[in-house]
Amino acid sequence: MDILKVLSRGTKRSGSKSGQFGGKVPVSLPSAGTKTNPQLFHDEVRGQKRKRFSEESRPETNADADAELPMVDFFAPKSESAAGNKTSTRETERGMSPAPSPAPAKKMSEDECRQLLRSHRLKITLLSKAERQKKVKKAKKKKAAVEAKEKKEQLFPQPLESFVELCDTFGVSRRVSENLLQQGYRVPTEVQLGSLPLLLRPDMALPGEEAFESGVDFLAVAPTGSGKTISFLIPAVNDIMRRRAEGAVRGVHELEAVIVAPTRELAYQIANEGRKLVQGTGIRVVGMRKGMRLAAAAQYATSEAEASPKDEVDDEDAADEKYGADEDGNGNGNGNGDKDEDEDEDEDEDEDEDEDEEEEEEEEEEEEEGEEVDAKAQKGGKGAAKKQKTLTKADILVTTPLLLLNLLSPGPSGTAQVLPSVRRLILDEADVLLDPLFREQTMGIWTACTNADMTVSCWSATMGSNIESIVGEAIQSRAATLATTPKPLVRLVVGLKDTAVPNVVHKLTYTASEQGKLLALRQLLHPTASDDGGPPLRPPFLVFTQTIERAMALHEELKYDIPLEAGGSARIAALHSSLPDPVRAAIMRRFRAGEIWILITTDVLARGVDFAGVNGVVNYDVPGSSAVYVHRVGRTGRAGREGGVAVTFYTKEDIPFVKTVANVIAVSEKQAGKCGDDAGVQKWLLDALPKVSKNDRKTLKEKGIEARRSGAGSKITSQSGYERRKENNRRAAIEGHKKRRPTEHDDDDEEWAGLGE
Ligand SMILES: Nc1ncnc2c1ncn2[C@@H]1O[C@H](COP(=O)(O)OP(=O)(O)OP(=O)(O)O)[C@@H](O)[C@H]1O
Repeated sequence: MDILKVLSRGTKRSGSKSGQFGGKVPVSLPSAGTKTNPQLFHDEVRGQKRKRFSEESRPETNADADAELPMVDFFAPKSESAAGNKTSTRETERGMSPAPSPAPAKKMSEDECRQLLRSHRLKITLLSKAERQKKVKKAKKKKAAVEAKEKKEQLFPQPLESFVELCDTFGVSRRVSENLLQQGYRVPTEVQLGSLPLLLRPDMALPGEEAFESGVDFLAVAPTGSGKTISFLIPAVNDIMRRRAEGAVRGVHELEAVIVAPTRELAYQIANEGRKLVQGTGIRVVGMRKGMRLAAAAQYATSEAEASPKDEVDDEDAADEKYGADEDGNGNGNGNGDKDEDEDEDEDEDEDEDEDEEEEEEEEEEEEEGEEVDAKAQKGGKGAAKKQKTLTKADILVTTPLLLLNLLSPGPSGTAQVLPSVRRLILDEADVLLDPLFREQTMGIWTACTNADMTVSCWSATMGSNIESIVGEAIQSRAATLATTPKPLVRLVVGLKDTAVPNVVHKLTYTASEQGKLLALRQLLHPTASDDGGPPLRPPFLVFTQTIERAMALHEELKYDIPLEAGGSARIAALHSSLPDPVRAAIMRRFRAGEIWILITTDVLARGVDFAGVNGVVNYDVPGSSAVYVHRVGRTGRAGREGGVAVTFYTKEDIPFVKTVANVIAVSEKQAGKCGDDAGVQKWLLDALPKVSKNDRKTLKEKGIEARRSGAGSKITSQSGYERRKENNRRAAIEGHKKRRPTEHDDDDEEWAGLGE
């Protein structure tokens, strides 16, 4: 389906300008199915363009890697991709996928590692090490302690040059490697290249360094959309499989990893990614839900009466999982942990192809069941009571902080629950999880993970030095409490810390007033509006506002702008945290499926959420901090895709704060090598904008722009705009009726001139 053609159908021709896009989506748009290379940095090494693979290390499956990368088509019918996926699954299961070469991986010298890591702009630093910490302890308050603490050592571990090495060198199961290939991953992104060897086999990544052998605590700061999710999922999955193979896992499912994310949408997305990765391994990845009780937590911490073997083990949690899986709308169609566990892989080979379809149908039923259960739980009815009694078994749990903390908090017996089997705690969007807003909750979970061998890893595209200190201190105090030696704390930074992705075009637009913003947005949505407005913005795109009220008002204002022929008000939606969960889930599903083209939202969707084909982001309201800017605009340009556009409107009220955003844009453009006319922020503007004081930055972060919080200035006029358009449309209809000739009635090729009056 050509979205622009649909958008344009039955609307007026706009003369020569309409030819600008020729009814075709330029291939460089993220949603146009552009071939991408997920790596962002390919610097030259010693005067030569860096080779992506040496001949020996070139994986068989990587032949013409770029050419084989999957076409990203945001609007591709779901069933097609699902079917394609399933066929390849079967091929793989029948052994048609190439077996990984048994040849041992070529070890690179430290100098080669250094060069390769540098060419990808990877910096890996040891922030602390057990011996050093001992030294610090001994030296106590002495100056030497401060020096020892501050001295940071750079590391050059073996990088992961290709995914084949996962299996060959780092002992990742063949099944997991195949699952990765099936998702179209061919070339590791920078964060994967730098983190996976260290997290999977620190002894091999840094041979001869004893301190690293029992694992590392890890901080990763890597650009938005750079593939952090599988960087933390693969080691978690691999650990479980290794321990199972060693017979170290006690039950069928023992909770071994907890992944914490700040929003439900992100938690479900991660759970879905996890399920794709563990397909066929018997590992169970569960998205935490309200009212869910964990087998692991209950076993260890509730009284006998509360967690007796008579407790019903959750038969419905597959439905919970499905609910999460389908919410994602990716149609992965394979997330049933129970199924994976019960099925023998060999049996799969004999199964009828049709079963895939049946599975899909079953999943749909399960999803409904899940929603029903959810609805019952919300109403607190009988269903909720039943739900409360069931125990969910999981190997990997993905949760928001509060959901898990509620489960762990002391019950009527007054016993706080703990999670003694958890060996990996993963904080995605760690900077926000450790921000005062969530810190207490996150720390509550951290403290509840009492396994002395546990490692923690923190991931984000932005991480201030205060977060590093918090993590360092938490690791130290936990080690003191458990009387263990802390693991080395290693930090990986990809590119320049806290910058926006270099493959997005940024634009800062002065609109003077609130009214100006609305006009500017309408002009942007207009398919021919690129004369002076920079790159055009094509659906699908996200619009961010400061508050829920503003998101709702803007939605009201814009929803009649899309002509009925193009889908009308169904094409535009608002998503924010005051909507009920099922509504949020439905909107996400429809946006991912390409049914919604313009999604107005708050910062609830600013972080982590992965929409592969989003063409642009509009900051209708200036973001509250540079970090929020980085995350919001990072919803486009995912996995190295070119063509994403980020537009930020600012009014006279925003001027005292806008330099924060302008600086991020300038650094990001510098990183991308853009300057002069190519730059979205001209130097004169940067110089002219007032410096933002520390206090102003704090106020902005905590409260947003004052004028938009309350009062008349905070309103986006909805009624007047609607009335105005209604009147205009009425007049235009009368005029049109008078002039129209009979032949004009069926002219399907007329093009819509875009949103507007
Ligand atoms: N090696 C790879 N090759 C191609 N695509 C990849 C690769 N790794 C991840 N991706 C894809 O890149 C997209 C972004 O990945 P992911 O959501 O993990 O990014 P992220 O770094 O967590 O971003 P954010 O900071 O916004 O949370 C996903 O669609 C994922 O499928």
